[in-house]
Amino acid sequence: MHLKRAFYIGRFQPFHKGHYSVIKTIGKDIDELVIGVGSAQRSHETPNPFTAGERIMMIRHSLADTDIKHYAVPIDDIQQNAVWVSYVTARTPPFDIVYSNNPLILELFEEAGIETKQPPMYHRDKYSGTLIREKMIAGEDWEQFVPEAVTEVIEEIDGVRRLKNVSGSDQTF
Ligand SMILES: Nc1ncnc2c1ncn2[C@@H]1O[C@H](COP(=O)(O)OP(=O)(O)OP(=O)(O)O)[C@@H](O)[C@H]1O
Ligand SMILES: NC(=O)c1ccc[n+]([C@@H]2O[C@H](COP(=O)(O)O)[C@@H](O)[C@H]2O)c1
Repeated sequence: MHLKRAFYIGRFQPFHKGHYSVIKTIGKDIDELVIGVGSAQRSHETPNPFTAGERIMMIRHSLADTDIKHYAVPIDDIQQNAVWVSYVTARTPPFDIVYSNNPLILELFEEAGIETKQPPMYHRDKYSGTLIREKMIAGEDWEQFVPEAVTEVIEEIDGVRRLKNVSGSDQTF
């Protein structure tokens, strides 16, 4: 039996309700999902505060209330876009289709002859990693934009304090 497996990649800094909603939609069309945790080597910096391992925890705990079978695979960045698809496929379970809205990712997989699809955006004005990190730094409410499981992981790792520290703004606002 051939299971239909899809690939979806993001930095997930942090994993938010936009990602959760897209994954639920993709989950209706496929049997298993391979989730690439991109820029895996990056952490402890303003645009990328969380480690790959912490992001994998966010994904696993958030998807626990779905029936989507998934593999979260850390993917470091490399210098050569031209060989990136081979680099990814050498590190992931085999997949038949790629879901992304990132033009570079769509281009690279299409050139490699792999089917791509663009999932619908889910309230992009509200659900974006950049906005959520800005709210964390500013001491504003960010919890409403992420699954409850992500709030728990970020509390466990004292993630907001880390982000404020590395962004150089651990001041009282
Ligand atoms: N609200 C959303 N609805 C649907 N897809 C989204 C949403 N936010 C992000 N995505 C998609 O999820 C994938 C992973 O994105 P990523 O983890 O970089 O999130 P992001 O919110 O765009 O983060 P950042 O603002 O830090 O760049 C991308 O293809 C992106 O287009
Ligand atoms: N050459 C490369 O290493 C390469 C190419 C394309 C995408 N990526 C990564 O894929 C991820 C894509 O996520 P976004 O869609 O959120 O940009 C990022 O982590 C990005 O760095 C890496």
